[in-house]
Amino acid sequence: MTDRIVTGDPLTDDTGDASLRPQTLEDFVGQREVCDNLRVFVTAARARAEALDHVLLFGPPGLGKTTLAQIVSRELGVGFRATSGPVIARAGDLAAILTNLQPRDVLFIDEIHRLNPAVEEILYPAMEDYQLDLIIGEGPAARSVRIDLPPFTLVGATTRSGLITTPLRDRFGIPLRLNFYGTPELESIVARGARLLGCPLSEEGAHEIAKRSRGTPRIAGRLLRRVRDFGAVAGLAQIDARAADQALKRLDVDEAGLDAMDRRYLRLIAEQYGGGPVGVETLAAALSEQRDMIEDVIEPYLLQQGLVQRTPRGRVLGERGYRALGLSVPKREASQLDLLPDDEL
Ligand SMILES: Nc1ncnc2c1ncn2[C@@H]1O[C@H](COP(=O)(O)OP(=O)(O)OP(=O)(O)O)[C@@H](O)[C@H]1O
Ligand SMILES: [Mg+2]
Repeated sequence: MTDRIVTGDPLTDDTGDASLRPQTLEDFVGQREVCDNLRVFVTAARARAEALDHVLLFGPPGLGKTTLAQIVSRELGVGFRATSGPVIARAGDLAAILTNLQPRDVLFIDEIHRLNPAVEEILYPAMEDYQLDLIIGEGPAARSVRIDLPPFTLVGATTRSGLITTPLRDRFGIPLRLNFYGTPELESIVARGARLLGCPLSEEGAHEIAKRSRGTPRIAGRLLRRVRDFGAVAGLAQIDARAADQALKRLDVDEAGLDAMDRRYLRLIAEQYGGGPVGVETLAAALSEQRDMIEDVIEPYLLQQGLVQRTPRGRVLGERGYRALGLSVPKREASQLDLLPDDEL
């Protein structure tokens, strides 16, 4: 798919992302409850000089899972080792990583829902008892060896908690869900970013960027960098709301933070499928996109904002969806609105 500026997924030109990454819980804006809980657990683990219990972070892309994992290791004062589910192809790969950890280190596994089942199996005893059971050799000569591991903290991250197997999920003592950020929180993230980048952004300018960032810090950072470029090229001494608005319009990001892709998705439901219900597979085919992309990247924010609704029979455009497209809201039978609980995110 084309690089959308408002995608929560990382883009290749997200350089400078690292410089905006908060380094401590103190610096981390928003997700109050998650941060408060983490602070308690980290302080307790430090005081006991024990490894922190395993942490599972879940939520849509770009909300700060990787950032929080790094912060946890820093606050614990231990080493940080990062890998991701699809990268660990064989049990031996995981064994090599685990046996190289220092006591109490944090091992971060991104996209943990994509672990190979054979690898996941050997992760269970590693998480529970800090033990690895490996099979060495093949056939009648095969034997199993048990290796003791240093105590460690696994921090797993996933955009889809629904795809994690129950045995794996049950082994995380600290499951934490990240939610979309509110505009005031994004405003302080944008203001902080502007300070770090030396960008002369007014408070109103920060507000303009924040409210169009789809509740996502990664998008806020990206829009900020592009707005800064427009400001620099135009030679502006200060970037106010109007300048930010113009820059964002040129990037095709509308007032609600929706881009061309979101509008195509909404328009498709409105115009081709009479407002729905329509199945996600049908939408994916019509948009020439992967179903996963639609469910992970496009839909979470549209669902959260009530632009679209998930029903047993498929996606239905909400009243706010019609309004976002500038269309009038048609009358609808109540039966179309029996919604499914939104526990898949
Ligand atoms: N609370 C926050 N305050 C300030 N900046 C943040 C915050 N959360 C995330 N960011 C910024 O947003 C960007 C994306 O964060 P991060 O990489 O942690 O997201 P993620 O949840 O791991 O995404 P993915 O699911 O794609 O891996 C980072 O550059 C980080 O600087
Ligand atoms: Mg990440």
